[in-house]
Amino acid sequence: MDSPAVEIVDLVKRYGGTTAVDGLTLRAGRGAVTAVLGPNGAGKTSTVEICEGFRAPDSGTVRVLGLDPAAPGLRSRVGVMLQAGGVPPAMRCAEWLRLVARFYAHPLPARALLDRLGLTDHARTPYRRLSGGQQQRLSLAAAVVGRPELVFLDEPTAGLDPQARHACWDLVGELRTAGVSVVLTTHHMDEAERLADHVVIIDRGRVVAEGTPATLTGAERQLRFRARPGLGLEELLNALPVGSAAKESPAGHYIIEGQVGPELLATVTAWCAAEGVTADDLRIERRTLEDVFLELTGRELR
Ligand SMILES: Nc1ncnc2c1ncn2[C@@H]1O[C@H](COP(=O)(O)OP(=O)(O)OP(=O)(O)O)[C@@H](O)[C@H]1O
Repeated sequence: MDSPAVEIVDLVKRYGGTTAVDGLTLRAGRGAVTAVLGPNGAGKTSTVEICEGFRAPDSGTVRVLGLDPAAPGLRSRVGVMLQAGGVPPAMRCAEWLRLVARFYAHPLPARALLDRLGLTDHARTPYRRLSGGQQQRLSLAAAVVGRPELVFLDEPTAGLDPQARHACWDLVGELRTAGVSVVLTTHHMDEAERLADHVVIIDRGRVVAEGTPATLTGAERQLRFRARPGLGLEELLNALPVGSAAKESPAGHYIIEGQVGPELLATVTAWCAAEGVTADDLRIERRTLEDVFLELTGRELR
């Protein structure tokens, strides 16, 4: 049986007194898109850079396509998109992509890829004159030009405009269809929900939850609102149909679960009126990954 695309066990990475990765264990399947989702500073980049062989772990094991990240031969099978380019400033856009393509046996045509990512008009522009978003797209092109088996994309859409963001999402979808394994980091939960087969939510260097977007968010609809912290929910629970649940998590964020329909909504709003409470952001929806993160950590993802 094939080894997973990436297998990380008990990974620890420290920078002086900062523990960036704190016993992280995760597995990214072959041919799947795995999203590592977490807020700024959660340890995503450190983890990915260890997998890419750019950083050494303090402890723990990492296997990429069954091999040590530093194994010779892995380079030609893995595509890497870095957060900060690493491209010589005077190098022209197309020149760089062709240079990267030469390292691979069967690269994609550079011109078509530049076109795909809206870079054709900038083919002759030196790297330093590209905008941040254009540099980002060139970095994405460089990660996939070699038809790798596995691609690491670190915050692939950070700083991209909506059109470029969608072009990136389409490209990730095509990689997946082609059977390429993709590991991407993001702090956009919509990106993870949309692209990923498997989502690993990390916080402070640890995995706090993982699963498919559907299993993480659950199928049930919920009623949510914000109000002043510490409302007494017992009376509300008594008024709700049997089997309903009401909780405050974290402080000031209220979640009502059960048969979420007109009756439940009427009961909750009547209770709020009786309590003299204005329910802000009242909504009925499935949980989002943002909600999952908030419930698990008490903090917002962004
Ligand atoms: N080279 C470094 N030297 C010292 N501290 C570092 C270094 N790189 C990262 N850190 C610290 O390690 C922690 C994790 O950083 P990391 O970049 O891995 O997180 P991240 O989840 O990728 O964050 P972001 O979304 O902001 O890129 C942070 O507290 C960061 O400040």
